[in-house]
Amino acid sequence: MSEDTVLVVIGANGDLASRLLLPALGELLADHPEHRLHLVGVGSSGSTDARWRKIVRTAFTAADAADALGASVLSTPYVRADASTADGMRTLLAALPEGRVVLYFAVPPQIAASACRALRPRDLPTGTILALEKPFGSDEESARELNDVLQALLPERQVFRVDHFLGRSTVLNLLGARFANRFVEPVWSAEHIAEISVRFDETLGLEGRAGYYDRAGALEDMIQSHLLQVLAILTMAAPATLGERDVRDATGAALRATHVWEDDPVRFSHRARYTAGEAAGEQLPSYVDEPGVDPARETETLAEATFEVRDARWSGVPITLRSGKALGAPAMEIVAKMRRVRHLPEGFTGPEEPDELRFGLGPDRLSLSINVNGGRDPFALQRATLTTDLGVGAQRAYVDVLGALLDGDPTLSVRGDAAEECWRIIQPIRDAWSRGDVPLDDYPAGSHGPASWGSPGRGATA
Ligand SMILES: O=C1O[C@H](COP(=O)(O)O)[C@@H](O)[C@H](O)[C@H]1O
Repeated sequence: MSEDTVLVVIGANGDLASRLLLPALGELLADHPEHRLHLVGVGSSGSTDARWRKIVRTAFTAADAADALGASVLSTPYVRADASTADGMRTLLAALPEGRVVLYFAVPPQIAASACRALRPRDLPTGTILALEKPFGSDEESARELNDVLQALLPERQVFRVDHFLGRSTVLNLLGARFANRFVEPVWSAEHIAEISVRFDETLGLEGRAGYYDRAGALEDMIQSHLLQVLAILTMAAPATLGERDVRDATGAALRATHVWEDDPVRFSHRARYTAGEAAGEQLPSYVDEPGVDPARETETLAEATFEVRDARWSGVPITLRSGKALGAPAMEIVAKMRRVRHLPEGFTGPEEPDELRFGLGPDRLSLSINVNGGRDPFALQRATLTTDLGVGAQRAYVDVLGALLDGDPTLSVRGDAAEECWRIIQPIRDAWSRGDVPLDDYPAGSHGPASWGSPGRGATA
C-alpha cells in the first residue's frame, strides 16, 4: 500500500485556504477516494483541531464533498506555529504525523520566502514537496535568489510554483488543440497567424484585497504570472512527450525568446485604473477611494502590453496580453487571427475577414470563424462560426493543481527558470511606468476601459 500523504496547509485560517484550496481538495477527494491523507492546518494564532476540522468540513460541504472528509482524511490536526521563523518551522515539522509531506504555503509570499530561508535540508523529511503561490519573488533578481534557496533544500521537481491558470481546462485544451490536429499544428506559426490576443477582463473590483493588490497591480497580478504562462503554452514548440521535462523545457524556451514588441514599452504598453462606476450590478468607488489603497502608489487596475516571441516560428507576430478589473463585461479569451488567403479568386462578393480561432477562458469554449458562401447570393462571402463548449470550467483549476501536487507531478507548475523569465520580460514595462513614460489613464468602472485605447487585441498597431 502506498504511503499516506501529510498535506500541511500553512495559512489554515486564511481566505485562500477556505475559499479555494479546501473546496478544491474536497472535490478532488470525492473524485479520487483512493487518496489517504492527514490534513494539517497551520496558523500563527491559537486554534484547535476541532475548529480546523470545522473549517475543513464547511469547505468540503460547500463543494458537495462532505463525505470525502470521513472517507479520505485520516486526521485534521491543527498546529500553532509562526512559519516565517526557523523555530516555527521546526515546531510544525516536529508535530507532523508519519507520511509523505506536502507543505502548501497559503500565506503571503514574503512569509513563504522567510519560511524557506529558515529551513535546512535536514529539517525536511525525504520526498517533501513545497508548494508556493504567486508572486514568486518581486523581480528577476529576487526570484533567482529564492530559487537558489529552494535549490539548496530540494530537487526542482519537488518545488511547485503554483499557477492555477495552468490547471484551467481551456489552457490545458490548448495542448490538445495545437498538437493533436493536423489542421491546426502546421498553421500555428507566423506564416499563417497575423496576431494573437489574450484577454482577461474581469467585472470584479478589488474585493477587499487592497493589502495585496495595491502593491501588485494588474501587470504583476495577471500578466507577469498567468497570462505569460498562457503565452508560453500558445507559442511553445511541440514537446516530444507531455512529460514534465519536455513540457517545461518547451515553455521555458518560449519565455526566453519573449520580449516587449519592438523593445518599446512606451508605445506598446498601457495602464489605467478605474474611477467610480457600476460593474456587475455593484456600485464601486474610484480605485483610489477603496479602503486600504494608497493613491501615491499609482497602481493600475488594467494593463495591456504587446510582446513578440523572437524565434523562427513566431517572429513578427504581435501577441497582446491584457487584464483588468471592474470592467463592463467579462471578456476572457484567446484569439488567434489568421492571415488572409494569398489570393482570393475574383468573383466573390462580401467581406473577406481573417479566419479566427478563439478559446474562451470562461465560459470555456472553442470557436472557429471562417468565410463560406452559398447563401441566397451564391458567391457572397459570409461568416460561419463553429462553437463548442470545452472542458470542465475554471473552478476545477485548483482541483487539478492539488491533484498534481498529491501525485507529485510538477508538469503544470512553473519551473524556477520560467519564474525568473517572466519577471525579466515585464521589467522594461515596469521601468517605463515608474519613469512616468506611460500615462496612467482612467476608465469608469463598468466601462470597457479607456476610450482612447480602442479595441483590445489591436496588437502592434497600438
Ligand atoms: O490569481 C488571480 O486570478 C484571479 C482570476 O482567476 P480566476 O480563476 O479566479 O478567475 C484574479 O481575479 C486575481 O486578481 C488574481 O490574483
